[in-house]
Amino acid sequence: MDFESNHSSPVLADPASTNSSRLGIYSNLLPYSPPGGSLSSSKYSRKKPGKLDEVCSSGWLDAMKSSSPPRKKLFKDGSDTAYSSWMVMLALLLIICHAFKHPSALNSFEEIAKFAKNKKIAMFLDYDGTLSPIVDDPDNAFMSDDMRSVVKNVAKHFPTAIISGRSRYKVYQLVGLTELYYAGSHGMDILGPVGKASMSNDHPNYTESTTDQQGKEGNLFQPAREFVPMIDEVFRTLVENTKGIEGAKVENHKFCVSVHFRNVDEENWQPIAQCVQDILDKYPRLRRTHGRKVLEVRPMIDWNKGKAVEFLLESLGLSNRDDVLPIYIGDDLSDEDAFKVLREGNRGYGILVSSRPKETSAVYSLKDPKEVMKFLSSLVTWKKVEEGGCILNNRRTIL
Ligand SMILES: O=P(O)(O)OC[C@H]1O[C@H](O[C@H]2O[C@H](CO)[C@@H](O)[C@H](O)[C@H]2O)[C@H](O)[C@@H](O)[C@@H]1O
Repeated sequence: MDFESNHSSPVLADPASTNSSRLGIYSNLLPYSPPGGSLSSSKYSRKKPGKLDEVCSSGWLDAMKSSSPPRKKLFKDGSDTAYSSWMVMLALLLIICHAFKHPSALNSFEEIAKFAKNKKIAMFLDYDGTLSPIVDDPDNAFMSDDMRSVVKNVAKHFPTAIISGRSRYKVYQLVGLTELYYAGSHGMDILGPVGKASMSNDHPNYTESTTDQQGKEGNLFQPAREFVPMIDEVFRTLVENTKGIEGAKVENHKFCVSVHFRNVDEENWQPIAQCVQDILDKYPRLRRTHGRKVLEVRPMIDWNKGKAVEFLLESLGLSNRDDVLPIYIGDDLSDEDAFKVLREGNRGYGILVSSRPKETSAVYSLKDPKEVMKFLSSLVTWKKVEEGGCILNNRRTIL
């Protein structure tokens, strides 16, 4: 059995998720304000830099430990039976509570279909852990051909976008479908439809009707464009500073950098955390988030996957409409921003992909990418039947 090691709360609160509510004209372009902190004295003020000890005491290492299922079981068999049974009870309770709070989207399919009837579904998908299984090497995170063909079918019936932490270019390479919209770097690099979103009005980082390297045309929005040289510098520094740490891997996503520690021995997690802390000390306009066995450094702007969903809905002409049902499927902390946007606006459904109980703002859950594939193909089948029904009804009217 497998459950989170953070006992007080199954999942750590992500600082990034706590600041997604400052909407309004241009508010999306305000710098990110750290939780509990204020930006009043200085635009980018931050607590004095932490030294090695601070990295440990500030909870970074705990966050790193809880960012994906632990390799070892948390409890021993045999000698400490009382403790073991208590842990089993606790785990069962968590699972039961989770199943009640976030029922399986597959088991609840009828309910979802009923609500979606006569509505236009807009589909938003995360990539890693949602369309592809989590693997040790990020370069080997391929989606199956079956999944690709299901996603292609989904896009035939519903406007569909992939919103990933990876660079837009990389995620397009992995998915390879021209029928979709892509947002990379946690939504900081969107190639959306040609429709206009007010969030980008007069924004210097908005380019209308552009064609990207893949020949795809659309409107490009990169709210953190001015950070590109800084991110590049940070990437090179992190590669250099982590090169002595076996298993560490640094990725450049153009608008953010990932530092992977999945393949690093636990005793070396602290030096990894320190390398990231050193970057934050040097670049006060950058902030840290974490995902599944990965620390990420990104610009301190008020923009995330939730904002990207709002942006895409607006560009598609689908925001604030009662006849639209957005669905977002994702597995990671960064997806929580999107779940929140849908939940708070009572606009649609977030579906969390997780095999274990987690605190989440999603409404439903799915266990793994295989279940995601089942859910997506059920949705396509249902839609075809619905469309078939509509055609029949129209024929009857004509007759
Ligand atoms: O938003 P996503 O599309 O889910 O991207 C989030 C991160 O995904 C990748 O890392 C994760 O998947 C890897 C491959 O399975 C795994 O090795 C790693 O431990 C996970 O964190 C990607 O490499 C990151 O850059 C993305 O930020």
